[in-house]
Amino acid sequence: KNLCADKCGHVRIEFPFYLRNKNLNHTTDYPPEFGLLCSQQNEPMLKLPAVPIPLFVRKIDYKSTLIEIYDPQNCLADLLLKLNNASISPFRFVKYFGRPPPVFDVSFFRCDSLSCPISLLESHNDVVDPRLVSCTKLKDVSVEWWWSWYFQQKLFMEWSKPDCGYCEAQGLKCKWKNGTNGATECYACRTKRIPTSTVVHIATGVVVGLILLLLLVKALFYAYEYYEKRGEDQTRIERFLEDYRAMKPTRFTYADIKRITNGFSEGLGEGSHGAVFKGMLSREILVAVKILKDTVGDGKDFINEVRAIGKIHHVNIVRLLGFCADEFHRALVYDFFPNGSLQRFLAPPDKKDVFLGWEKLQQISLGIGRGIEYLHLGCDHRILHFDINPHNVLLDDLFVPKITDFGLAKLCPKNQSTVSMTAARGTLGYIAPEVFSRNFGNVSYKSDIYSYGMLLLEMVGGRKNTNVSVQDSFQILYPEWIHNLVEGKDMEISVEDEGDAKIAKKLAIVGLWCIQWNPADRPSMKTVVQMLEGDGHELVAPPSPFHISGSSTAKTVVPTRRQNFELEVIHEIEENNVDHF
Ligand SMILES: Nc1ncnc2c1ncn2[C@@H]1O[C@H](COP(=O)(O)OP(=O)(O)OP(=O)(O)O)[C@@H](O)[C@H]1O
Repeated sequence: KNLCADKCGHVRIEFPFYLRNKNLNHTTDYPPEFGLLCSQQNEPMLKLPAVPIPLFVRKIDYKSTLIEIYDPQNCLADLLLKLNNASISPFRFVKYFGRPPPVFDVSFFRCDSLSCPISLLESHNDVVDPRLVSCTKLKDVSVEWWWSWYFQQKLFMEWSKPDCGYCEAQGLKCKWKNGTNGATECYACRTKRIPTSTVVHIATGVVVGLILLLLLVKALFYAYEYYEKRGEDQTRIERFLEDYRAMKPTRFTYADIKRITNGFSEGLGEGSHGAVFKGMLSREILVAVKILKDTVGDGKDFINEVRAIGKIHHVNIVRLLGFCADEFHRALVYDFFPNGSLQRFLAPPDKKDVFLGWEKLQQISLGIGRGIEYLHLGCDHRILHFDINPHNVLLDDLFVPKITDFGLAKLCPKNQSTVSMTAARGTLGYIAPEVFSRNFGNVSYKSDIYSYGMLLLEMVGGRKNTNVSVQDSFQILYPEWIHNLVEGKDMEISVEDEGDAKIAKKLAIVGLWCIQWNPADRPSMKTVVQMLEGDGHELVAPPSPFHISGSSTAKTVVPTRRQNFELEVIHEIEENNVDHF
């Protein structure tokens, strides 16, 4: 803090000036005429004994010992009129080029029409200002300040005692010199200094305080992060548990099923086993609920389905999330698949809006193949599906296939490859001949291979084998044209891209092998998957769909194509069959 100067507004106030209203108890140190008042608007005012009004000070130049006076109403002439030759001692108007100012005769006018009603003019000025025509002359006076006023329109006053200009010129302050009467001396003003040790203490305190504050903020931040993360973890765990609960097949009451399907409000379709509805299990799990017809299957469908897929998890097999067996109500709850069944997408390549593209078809066939391979070999029991067809392959949002509808499935120990069958099961057009035959005997997992083969050929041909009668089923389903395609003869489908043509041919060859009349000639699903995974170069088409492997020991009757035939018993042979691929 500068103890040697004060301030009022922008004006620095120091010796010989001082502020009267600061209650200084050492006013005797200052000449009384230099006392200034600081107005409420922070304007310094000089109150001289002989002048009836306060003089507003705009500037004090300590070096030149000058003060500039102004009128707050912007009417300096009025101020001069009021001064009216009064003594402004100890000040005087500034000298005229180093000499005492000359005296001028001037006249004051009152002009009520002007914003500053008092005007001033040198008396012997011949040229009358036209603005003063309607003014009344107030008085003529002789003044010393006229020249400064005239040239600068400002009023300067100077003082000579006490003489401090020389101190200011040296950058020093000024004060009375002790023991003299009116002499001054210069001194260096010392601002009140805080001892260095205190400064060091304060600085250390501030730094330590800041560090502590920083550490505290950091600790609070970590604590906040920690608790927020724990909260998130907890939410994650809760959500997982909620979903996990939903992952294990849950037994639902019929009321649950109604709630899940929102009162069976959104139907997805109807199959031979019952209607399917869309539902919601948890906030994130959409489901499809199949309500089984109570008349169908003596509850066997239900048992089959729950037993077959209740515990298995595979990316290509639909997940059973729950079931309902409440009195006579039976329902099965699955994951919901927005793209519906593969049946929707069976179309020739020229049907651009439905056709999925050969790459995708290849992925889908591979996915279905892997799903069936898992059913045949990957579970505790061998699961024979017996109803592989495009209705029973659902597609998720990324077109990953999911095998569904295990109502006709059969379970058998892994070391047993055939099951006895007392009734034909499956969907017309996809049923293997040995299953279709009237003389039902033992059938094996190879019947799934047959259905899968038909599905593959259907995918290649983009045809739908539905709604065929028993009568003409084989005529329609015998894929002569596929065979021609493979042989390079009659191309009923056009595949432009070479890579696509390769895929189409590969799928067709694999399909043809799968629908071999003799189950022993059909590849296992493991081989099918390998064939599909390869680039298809080495694949050779079977001579005809009814080709019989030389290695087969089965006595097989080969029916003539297009013949309305009755199938004879086909005895399943064991696994020592040779893969031809
Ligand atoms: N999980 C699911 N997600 C989405 N849609 C489904 C689901 N399950 C079935 N659907 C749809 O519901 C309809 C009926 O399915 P369902 O499996 O009962 O009959 P289907 O397979 O068409 O015939 P069938 O039962 O006679 O073989 C089908 O159109 C199918 O697309």
